Amino acid sequence: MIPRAYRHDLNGSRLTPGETVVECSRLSLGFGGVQALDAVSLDVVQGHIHSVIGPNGAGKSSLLNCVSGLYRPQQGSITLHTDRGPHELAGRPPHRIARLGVARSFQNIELFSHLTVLENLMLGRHIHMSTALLPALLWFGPARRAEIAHRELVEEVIDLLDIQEVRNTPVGALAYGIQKRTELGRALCMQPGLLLLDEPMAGMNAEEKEDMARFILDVHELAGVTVVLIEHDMNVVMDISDQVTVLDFGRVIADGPPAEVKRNPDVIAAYLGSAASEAVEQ
Ligand SMILES: Nc1ncnc2c1ncn2[C@@H]1O[C@H](COP(=O)(O)OP(=O)(O)OP(=O)(O)O)[C@@H](O)[C@H]1O
Repeated sequence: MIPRAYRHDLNGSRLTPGETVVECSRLSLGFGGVQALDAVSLDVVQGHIHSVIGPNGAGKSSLLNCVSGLYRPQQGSITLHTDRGPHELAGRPPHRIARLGVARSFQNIELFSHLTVLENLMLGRHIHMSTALLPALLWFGPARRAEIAHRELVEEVIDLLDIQEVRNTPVGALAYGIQKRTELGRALCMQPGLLLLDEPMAGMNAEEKEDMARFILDVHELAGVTVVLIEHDMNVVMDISDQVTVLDFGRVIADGPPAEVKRNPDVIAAYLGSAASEAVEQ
């Protein structure tokens, strides 16, 4: 358990657990002859860890890219629900989607390697920084108070993710697993209403994976943040997910709680193979 109470609410969504945060409806996206997404529909529920799995090229990253605005689906809609009402995301630019509370991490680390952990996390706050230029430059009044508040929140994220010891180390000098944790931290500093994690454990050894899974669970349990997770490691997915959607060739072939999905014959046949048989046997 985390040793102290946190002052800042890291969850940017005010929806009640169980309400739908994001609804993808019949999303289609093609690249030339490749149909990356073919009428994909799925709902993500507030308070869930919702994993999206499937073989290489199944369309997982394309789906996340549509939700975060990097790709524009050719058909379908993506509705984000907030306490200010529904927002259509399809076709919106990424920075506007981020402002609505959607944060993401990438398959390849996207941090400023020459900046420290603390500086990278402060960059995650910039979306909430609106102080006028002059006070900011002169460092008085509201600018100073705002900076202190941002620093406090960042310190809480550092504490939650247990990266105190490296807070002043340039990210480029850190072990891969800590860099990935810093990336998670930066997304969390945005106080997201929805956190999209694209293979946060890719390239990690078993110990680093275990650590990362624990931190994702902490983020979820302690901060209540809704997470959409792309992950290849079946054991991790089955352990930590509330809901699992399986994609194959751009189509949804299964969607449900992990225990149900891992017994689905289509999933076993199309994707999981021996890995699923082992998981089912456990
Ligand atoms: N920008 C792009 N240009 C052309 N083709 C693309 C682009 N992005 C994705 N694709 C293609 O769309 C299909 C789905 O790719 P996507 O990266 O979404 O799959 P994935 O399930 O995330 O795979 P992986 O597990 O390997 O990351 C693939 O055939 C891929 O080559």
